[in-house]
Amino acid sequence: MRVRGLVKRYGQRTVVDGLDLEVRRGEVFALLGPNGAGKTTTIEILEGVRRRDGGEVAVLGADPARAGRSWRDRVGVVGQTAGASAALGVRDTLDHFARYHAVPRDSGELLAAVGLTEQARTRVDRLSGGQRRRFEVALGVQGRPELVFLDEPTTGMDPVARRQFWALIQGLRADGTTVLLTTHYLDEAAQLADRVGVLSAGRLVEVAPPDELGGALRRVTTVSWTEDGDRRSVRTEEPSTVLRDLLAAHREVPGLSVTRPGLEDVYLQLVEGGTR
Ligand SMILES: Nc1ncnc2c1ncn2[C@@H]1O[C@H](COP(=O)(O)OP(=O)(O)OP(=O)(O)O)[C@@H](O)[C@H]1O
Repeated sequence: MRVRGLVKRYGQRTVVDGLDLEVRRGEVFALLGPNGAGKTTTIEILEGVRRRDGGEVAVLGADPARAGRSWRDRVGVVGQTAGASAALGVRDTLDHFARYHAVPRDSGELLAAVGLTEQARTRVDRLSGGQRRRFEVALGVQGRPELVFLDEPTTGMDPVARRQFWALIQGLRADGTTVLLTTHYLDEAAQLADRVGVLSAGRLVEVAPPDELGGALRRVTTVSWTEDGDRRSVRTEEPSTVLRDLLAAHREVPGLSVTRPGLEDVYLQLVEGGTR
């Protein structure tokens, strides 16, 4: 998937502002970004359900704005259950939609993968919010798509369901499926994604593997301790030197802590920088 200079405006407002993005085949890519950053807009343009105002987009080798039925069969979209009759049972609905795919995944296996085996006979409109989300994921991957778009797939899921969902995504990845997802959960991005992109005000401010995001920001360690009743701290790229000096100067260093920024700290700094 290749995006160059993507632009989307709503009236006078530019909400996607010259976005460049590359997602490799077989990769799990997570788009992060604050509310309103343009994640959904971007993903919908890539899915071919929203028009763009500028830039070039190639998804599985085709322009989604012009791609036809055979392209659509290769792409899985989660979050759109239009057409799913809510009055039908979960299992019956899956069996119904299986007919639209050349080689559908087995309904029973799909239900197990999203943790809905016990709800197989429940009517779709009686599912809880989180169960409904899992059901949508099942529909999205039913046709064994080469590429799956998931817009905030785990919003509303309980912790157990989220773990189940992660295992499902890891299974898709093992099968070679490319996955583009958006999330507000940084632990989820760290857990699932080969690379994450941080979107802020319609631009990608950084793309990197989750544990490398924020490069230079990451290397700054904070060494803190208590001295004469006051809290002191030093930010440094060489914590061992600071520690050596501290220990040489004091017999004891009460309240000593050494912390490195985690994904969340780095993310917050990137997003603040991006909107400034
Ligand atoms: N149909 C629309 N008409 C006008 N403005 C829109 C429309 N859809 C989205 N926007 C605006 O475009 C901006 C980007 O929205 P988008 O939904 O892409 O953000 P997002 O990153 O997905 O946010 P969230 O994390 O809240 O889902 C927002 O300011 C939003 O208000």
